[in-house]
Amino acid sequence: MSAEARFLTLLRLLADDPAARGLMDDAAVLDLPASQLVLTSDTMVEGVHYLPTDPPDAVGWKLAAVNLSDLAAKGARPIGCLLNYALSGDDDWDSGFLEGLGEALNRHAMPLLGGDTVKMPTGAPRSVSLTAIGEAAGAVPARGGAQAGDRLYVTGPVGDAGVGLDLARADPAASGPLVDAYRRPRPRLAEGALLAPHVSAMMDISDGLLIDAARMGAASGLAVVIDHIPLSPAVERTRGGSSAVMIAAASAGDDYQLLFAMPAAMRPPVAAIPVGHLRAGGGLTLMIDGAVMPLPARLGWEHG
Ligand SMILES: Nc1ncnc2c1ncn2[C@@H]1O[C@H](COP(=O)(O)OP(=O)(O)OP(=O)(O)O)[C@@H](O)[C@H]1O
Ligand SMILES: Cc1ncc(C[n+]2csc(CCOP(=O)(O)O)c2C)c(N)n1
Ligand SMILES: [Mg+2]
Ligand SMILES: [Mg+2]
Ligand SMILES: [Mg+2]
Repeated sequence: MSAEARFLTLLRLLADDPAARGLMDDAAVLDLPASQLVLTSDTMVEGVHYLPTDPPDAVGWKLAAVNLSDLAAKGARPIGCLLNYALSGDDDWDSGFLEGLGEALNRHAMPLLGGDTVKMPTGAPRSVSLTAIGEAAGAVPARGGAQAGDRLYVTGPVGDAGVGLDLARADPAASGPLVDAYRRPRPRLAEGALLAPHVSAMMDISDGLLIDAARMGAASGLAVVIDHIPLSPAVERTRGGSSAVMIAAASAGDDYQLLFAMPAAMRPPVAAIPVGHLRAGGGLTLMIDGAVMPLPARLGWEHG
């Protein structure tokens, strides 16, 4: 068992309240008399989740966006958030960060309610953390609710952010839609709210389509077949549309598209691209152009 798996096993012993959903979902869901509270927290570490050369406003935007994306995955409306911040010793960086954070909070109507500030020893890599609180009116979809025979969909193409990261790594001044997809992801809140009452399972894609689809299958006790990896025109123009490009796109992560399962007889109420289906059994099968492909050694990100 890896150190991380051991740590999570011990954590689960501390999290036996049903609201924690076994620490196996995108967010915790607390039943209230009239609605449900949805709680989620994500951290970003310099060099792991963003490049040291990324502009600070992009880091602030992205910290809010990745948390909003987990609310979107549960169909929740943001209520507010708590920020845990380590001062970086560079005032310009800190104010740039707040500018981007504020922009994302305003755009998505998520007020800052509190948090904590600490100072890191000089030279330590930056780490920023945010806890988002949302509210869901109806049933909150789980990762693990998919049924055998369900179709699997994404709300848009995958892999833009992965190419954007490569471009930003090669040239910190790079710009354009692919770099924007990596630095300023857009949480699919409206889509999540429209989908939530109809899906049998839903999650956001943060670690990569392949690994996140495999997680949905495992949580649902089913086998997953991915038979289509949708690429954007921008990725096809930059990288082409070979199966190697598709597999890279499906394991790059940082997409923040929603991945959801729905009975084959239903039509998704938002624009969505079919990517596969779920069936009895276990494991992940990848098909490209109708042919079963060997799975790549790495399906996506497992905590950096
Ligand atoms: N240190 C921790 N303490 C308590 N719960 C945790 C901890 N780390 C993860 N979890 C819980 O594990 C579950 C899955 O978290 P995870 O971070 O893998 O999901 P995610 O946010 O959807 O993915 P990503 O972090 O890639 O965006 C959630 O219920 C989360 O609250
Ligand atoms: C500099 C840099 N290198 C790589 C990536 C890609 N990346 C790293 S961790 C992760 C998934 C979420 O992690 P976790 O599961 O720990 O929350 C992704 C998509 C990045 N964003 N920045
Ligand atoms: Mg998630
Ligand atoms: Mg997380
Ligand atoms: Mg997340």
